[in-house]
Amino acid sequence: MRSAKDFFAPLAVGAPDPVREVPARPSRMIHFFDPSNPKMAAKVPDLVGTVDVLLGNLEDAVKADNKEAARRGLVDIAKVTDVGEHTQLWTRVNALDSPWVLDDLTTLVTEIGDRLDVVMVPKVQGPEDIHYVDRLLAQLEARAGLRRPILVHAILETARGMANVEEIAGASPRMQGISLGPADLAADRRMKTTRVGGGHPGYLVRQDPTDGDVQGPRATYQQDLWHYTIARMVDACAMHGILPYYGPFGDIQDVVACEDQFRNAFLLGCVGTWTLHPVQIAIAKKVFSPSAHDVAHARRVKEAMGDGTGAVMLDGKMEDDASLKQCLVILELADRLSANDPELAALYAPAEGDGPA
Ligand SMILES: CC(=O)SCCNC(=O)CCNC(=O)[C@H](O)C(C)(C)COP(=O)(O)OP(=O)(O)OC[C@H]1O[C@@H](n2cnc3c(N)ncnc32)[C@H](O)[C@@H]1OP(=O)(O)O
Ligand SMILES: O=CC(=O)O
Ligand SMILES: [Mg+2]
Repeated sequence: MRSAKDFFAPLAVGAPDPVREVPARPSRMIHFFDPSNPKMAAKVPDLVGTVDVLLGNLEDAVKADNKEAARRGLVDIAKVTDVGEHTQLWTRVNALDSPWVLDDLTTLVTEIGDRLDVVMVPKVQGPEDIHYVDRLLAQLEARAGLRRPILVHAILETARGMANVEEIAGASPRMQGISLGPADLAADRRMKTTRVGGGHPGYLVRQDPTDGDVQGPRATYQQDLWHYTIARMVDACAMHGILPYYGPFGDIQDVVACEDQFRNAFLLGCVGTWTLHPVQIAIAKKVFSPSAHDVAHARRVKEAMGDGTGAVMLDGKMEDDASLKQCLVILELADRLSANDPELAALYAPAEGDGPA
């Protein structure tokens, strides 16, 4: 076991000091692209500034024959693209047991380490996987002379990873966040779904029969397959001061259910989601930015609560320290998003009579 005193020391001589807090930058949508796909790669410059995170994906969804082209493509894109202040550049490397990951990490850190904010690691099984990546990144950063550490994001997509999620979240000061990987997780758990995220019509509860008539009409209510998993992931992340994310929603055409799935995750505490196709970007932006109504309400509660203690009635509801704290979460998010986005700043601006911001 490492001593707590060692936790913030670099893991290699000459590597940058670990961060103490996850940088507070918006990451509502982590937009995936395949750097070996010329059409997608051509869209990257236009996506800069419209997404919070651009992620060059090297893992699943990139054909085995294209793994090296994807790695090389990402290096080329990172070298020529100015992602500006408001878009981060991330990558998803291949799994730690794959034949590609060592070259992924070595090449990317050496050639574009100064441009990469976060490395997403798939199929993380436990803290030992994070420790391995942590040390390797430190060695590569030292050799490349990097001045700031590259952060690590784990995908929760195995039953063992799920069982170890708290230890994964706290495994290193490099940990930036965790995403749900519903497709691989479903396979690993031997769930009987055949989809990439979202619900299933067979996972439901049925209304009790009326007067014992089991053949009569009864309403059914589809249930959320991912509730337990997301909630546990959110708790693990909150406990360790890192950020939770929903992952992929594979039914690109079903923008309605996509929005619902994203919103469930947002309400449970996630800060963002993956976007796999351009059509999902606006959905993620809408869902993971608080509504003007919620911001205005939060501001009214803050105003009504004065010094933040005690209890008051507002619109027939009791507000106290705890509801104020929830409102402050919304206001802090709105402030952070407004700083980068004049449209949101205007949307959230206090209306006449709203009280101070
Ligand atoms: C379980 C997991 O691991 S999920 C994560 C891994 N999966 C991914 O990363 C998937 C990424 N997305 C994709 O591969 C694609 O969006 C697909 C395969 C889902 C759909 O692709 P297409 O059939 O080409 O979609 P469509 O025809 O609607 O695309 C419209 C345009 O948007 C482009 N486009 C599609 N997806 C993206 C994207 N993620 N980023 C940028 N551009 C994109 C297409 O190249 C096409 O360009 P064109 O107008 O120049 O022809
Ligand atoms: O990688 C993501 C998943 O759902 O699997
Ligand atoms: Mg996966």
